[in-house]
Amino acid sequence: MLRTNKPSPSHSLPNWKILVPYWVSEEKWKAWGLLGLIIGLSLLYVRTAVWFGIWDQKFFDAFFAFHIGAALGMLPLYIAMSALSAGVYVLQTYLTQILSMRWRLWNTNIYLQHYLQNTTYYRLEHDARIRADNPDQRIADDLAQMTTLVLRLGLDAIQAVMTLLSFSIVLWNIGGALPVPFGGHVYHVPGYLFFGTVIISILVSLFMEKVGSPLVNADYQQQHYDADLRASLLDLRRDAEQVAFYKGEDAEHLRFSTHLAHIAKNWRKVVRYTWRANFVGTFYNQTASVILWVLLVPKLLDHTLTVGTYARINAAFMQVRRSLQWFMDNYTDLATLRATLQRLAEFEGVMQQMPSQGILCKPTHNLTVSTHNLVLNLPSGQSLLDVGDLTFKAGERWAISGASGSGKSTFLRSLAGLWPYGSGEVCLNSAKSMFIPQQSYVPSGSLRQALAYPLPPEQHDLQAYVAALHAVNLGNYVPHLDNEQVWSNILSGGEQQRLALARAFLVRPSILFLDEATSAMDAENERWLYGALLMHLPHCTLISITHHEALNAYHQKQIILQNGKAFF
Ligand SMILES: Nc1ncnc2c1ncn2[C@@H]1O[C@H](COP(=O)(O)OP(=O)(O)OP(=O)(O)O)[C@@H](O)[C@H]1O
Repeated sequence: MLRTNKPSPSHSLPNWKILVPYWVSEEKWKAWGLLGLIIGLSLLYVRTAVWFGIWDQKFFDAFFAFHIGAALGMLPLYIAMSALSAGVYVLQTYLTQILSMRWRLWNTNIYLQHYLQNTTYYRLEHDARIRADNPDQRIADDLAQMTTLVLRLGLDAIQAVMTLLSFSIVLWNIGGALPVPFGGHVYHVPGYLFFGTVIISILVSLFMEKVGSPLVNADYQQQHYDADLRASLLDLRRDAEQVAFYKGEDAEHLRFSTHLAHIAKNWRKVVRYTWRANFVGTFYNQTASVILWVLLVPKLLDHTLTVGTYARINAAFMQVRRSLQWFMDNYTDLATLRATLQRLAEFEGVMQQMPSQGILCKPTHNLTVSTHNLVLNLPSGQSLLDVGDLTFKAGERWAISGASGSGKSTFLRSLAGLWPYGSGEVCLNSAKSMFIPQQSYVPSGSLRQALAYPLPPEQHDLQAYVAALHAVNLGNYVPHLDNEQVWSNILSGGEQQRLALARAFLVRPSILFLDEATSAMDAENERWLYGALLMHLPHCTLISITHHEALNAYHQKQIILQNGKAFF
């Protein structure tokens, strides 16, 4: 997992562009259909609010005129309207959740495709020049947060606009005109309640943007530091045994404390900026009624304000004010969304970078593996190894040796097409090849699944699994083939290497590359395995990296890497 201490918000995609693909994808009709339905329900919900306003006016006028019978007779209508409004709200929320999940699943699949294609997941971990911290968090959390927030905020915004339109008319019509005496004349300002509300709301929103804008960056960093802590905890889980042997608890605690210190330091910023934004928002909410009372003084003086009219104006004023302050109410969520979009756009930009094209990998159909003018560099451009021209003919067995750090594994990576840094050409029939690295990968699940990896377990029959396990001296595990376990915690290092080699007996590749694939075994098992390979796969081309001279006996040819050159 790559982590950086300094998050970099730079990226190549405009942030909003990552919202587009789903809405033009093969799912677009369903997506737009659902969205249309949700917006329709939103409009209906706003409409019910208007009906409530009309009801309020009639009810309060009747009630305060002591027409109690008429007033109480209106209550069943109120209950019916409440039921309708609640039903519309629930259905709208339900459909929004469905749309949000569909969008998230679609996006996550696309991101997973991008992450897995061109071995991007590998490049992100091995090329220090490519920076995308915590891809797991971006794929698992950021995408979920993005879809939920975009839909909620977007639909809220649409509802706010509809509410604004509906209630502005009410406010304009019922509010009437403001008589302003000036220079001996009385001028009438139409819709003064409406204009008053709009001007005040806009001014408060602008102030809010000024007060709250640092929250976006603080939020971006908060997500980053949280992910770092989680990644460290995952490291501890993965390497629990090593840490336990080293008694590294204090060192681990120190590491977590460092992450916690970052979180706490940044959290203080988040709290400070949120506090400011919330203060402005709450203060305005509390004082808004006072503003209305001041605006209503002229109507009170000219005796045009009944209780019913006040109730309706008050409701309309609140609705217009709430829709105009949508931006303010959602400021902290908008800040989170902006930070999330920034992180995702940055990640998408990194995933879209094409791998370096230094070393050319030519697929072949024959069984000869060859290199031409092959030169390996480090990602920084520094030269590592000059391999030149090499040919491994079908059925030949080669041992590669050299000092630690001389470039043995990197040479195999270049043959596998995982190392693009350098120049020259590699020709390989990859469909007939198999690479077994030093660190075995034993996924959790049944032993059968682990053996078959990356193919599905049905690929081979029971007999093949039994034979493969016996061939690598793991016959005692035959009864456990279908036991689901975290096998990487149960099998010893040497057993994990034998399990990885058992895959070769199952798949029977024509070309087999071993990168110190028997290094964790005792000499007897190591010899057993090479003997078994020669017996069961006699025509297989074998290219092994090894530090053990005794294994040279199982190979016919040798390559020695020394002083940046390959000697053979
Ligand atoms: N992703 C990377 N980024 C930068 N340098 C790297 C990277 N991978 C390997 N190197 C460097 O390349 C050199 C060769 O590494 P490599 O793993 O090929 O050595 P090796 O001969 O297999 O060593 P060993 O016998 O210890 O496994 C080392 O100095 C290593 O630090």
